Amino acid sequence: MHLFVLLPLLLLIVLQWMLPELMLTFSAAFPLLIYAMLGLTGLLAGLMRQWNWLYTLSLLASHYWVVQSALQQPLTNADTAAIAIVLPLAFTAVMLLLQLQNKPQLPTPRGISLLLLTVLVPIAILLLPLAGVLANAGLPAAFLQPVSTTLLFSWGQLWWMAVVAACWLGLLNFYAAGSQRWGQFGAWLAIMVFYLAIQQPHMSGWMTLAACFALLFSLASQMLQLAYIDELTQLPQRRALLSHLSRLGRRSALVMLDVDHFKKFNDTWGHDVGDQVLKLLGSVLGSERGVKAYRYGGEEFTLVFSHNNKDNLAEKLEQVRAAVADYPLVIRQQTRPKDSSEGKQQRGKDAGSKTVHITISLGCAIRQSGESTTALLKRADEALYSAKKAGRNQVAFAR
Ligand SMILES: Nc1nc2c(ncn2[C@@H]2O[C@H](COP(=O)(O)OP(=O)(O)OP(=O)(O)O)[C@@H](O)[C@H]2O)c(=O)[nH]1
Repeated sequence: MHLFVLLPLLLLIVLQWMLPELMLTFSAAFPLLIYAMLGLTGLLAGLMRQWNWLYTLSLLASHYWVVQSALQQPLTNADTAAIAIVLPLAFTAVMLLLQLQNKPQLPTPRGISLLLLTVLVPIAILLLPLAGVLANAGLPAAFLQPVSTTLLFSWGQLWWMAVVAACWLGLLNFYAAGSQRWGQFGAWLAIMVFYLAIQQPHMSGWMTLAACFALLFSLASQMLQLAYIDELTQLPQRRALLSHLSRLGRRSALVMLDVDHFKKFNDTWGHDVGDQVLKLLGSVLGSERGVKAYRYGGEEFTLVFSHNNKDNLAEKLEQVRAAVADYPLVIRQQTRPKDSSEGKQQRGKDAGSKTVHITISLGCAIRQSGESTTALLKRADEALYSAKKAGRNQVAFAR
C-alpha cells in the first residue's frame, strides 16, 4: 500500500479547514504557483529520466487551465454546470487510460500522441455543446440533483466517483501496483475532491497542488525503490545493507549465504531458470521473521539479526537452510511442442517437467565488542568459505 500519496491531499484539506486566512494568503500566488509546481515536478521527473510522469502532469496542467477558463462562473449557468459534469468524466477517462496502458516512450510518435491527447481532451470539452447534449440525454433528475443545498455536486457524480475509487483501489492492491500508479490515483482523487467542493474558493488550485505533490511523493518513492531495491528478488540491495550496517547495534549478527554450485545450475538449466531460483530464494529469505534479508550481489545474500544469541541463531539458520533445501523447484520442459496437436497430447501429462532442489551455505559472524562492520562482514564471508569447504549445504559460525 502506498497510501502516503494521499498525505498532501489530507494535509491541504486540514489546513484549509483550520487556517483559512493563511491559505488565502498563499492562494494569491495562484495560478502562477500551480504552473510553476507542475513545471518543476516535470523538470525533476525529466532529470531522473522518468519521462512517464509528464503524461499525468500535462493532463493536470491542461485540466487546471480549462477549470480556470470555464468553471469560474456560478453553476446556475447551464454551460458551466454541463462542463462541471463532463470534465471530471473526461479527466477520469484519460487517467484510467494512463493507468491501464503501458506508457510508450516519449520521443516516439506513440508517446507524443499520448501527450497530445492528455493536453487536448480537457480543452476539447470546452468546444463541445455540452449543455444541449445533456439536456437532450434524458438523464434521470435524481442523477443530476445536488446532494444538498451546501454541497453542489450531484448524486450521480457522487456515485460514479465512489465506484471508480473503490474499483481503482481494489485493482491497485490486487496487482500490488508500483509508486507511479499510486501517485496517479492520489492525483485523481485530489481532483475529484475539487469537484466535490467546487464552491470553495481556490479549491481547483489547492487540489491541483495536492495532485502535484502526490506525484512528487510517488516519484521520490520510485527513485528510492530504484536505488535501494533489487529488481529481480525485490529484496533491498547492497546500498541498503551498507546503510543498515552504519546503524547496526552492538548486539547483532551477520550472515552471508550463497547458492551452492550455482554456476553448474545455470549451465544445466539456463540463466532464466537461475534467475527464477534467485527470485524464489529472495521471497523465502524476505518472508523470514525476525531477520532482515538483503541481496548482496550475484547469488550472495546477507541476513542481519538484531540479537546475538548463538543458540537462537543456529536454530533459525538451520531452519532457513532446511527450508531452501526441501523446497521442490519444478523446472518445465525446455523444448516446446512443434504444433498445437502435439501440445494437446502433452497437455495434462507431466511433459518432461522435473523437480530439482538447490542448497545454500551460510556463514554467520556474531558482532564482537568494538568490531567495525567491515571486519564483521569479512568474518561472515570467511565463515561462508568454511561452510563451502566443509561440504556446502550447512551453517558455519565465525570464530
Ligand atoms: N541466473 C543468474 N546467475 C547469476 C546471477 N548473478 C550471478 N550468477 C551466477 O552465479 C554463478 C556463481 O558462480 P561461482 O561464484 O563460481 O559459485 P558457485 O558455482 O555457486 O560455486 P560455490 O559457490 O563454490 O558453490 C556464476 O555462474 C554467475 O554467472 C544472476 O543474477 N542470475
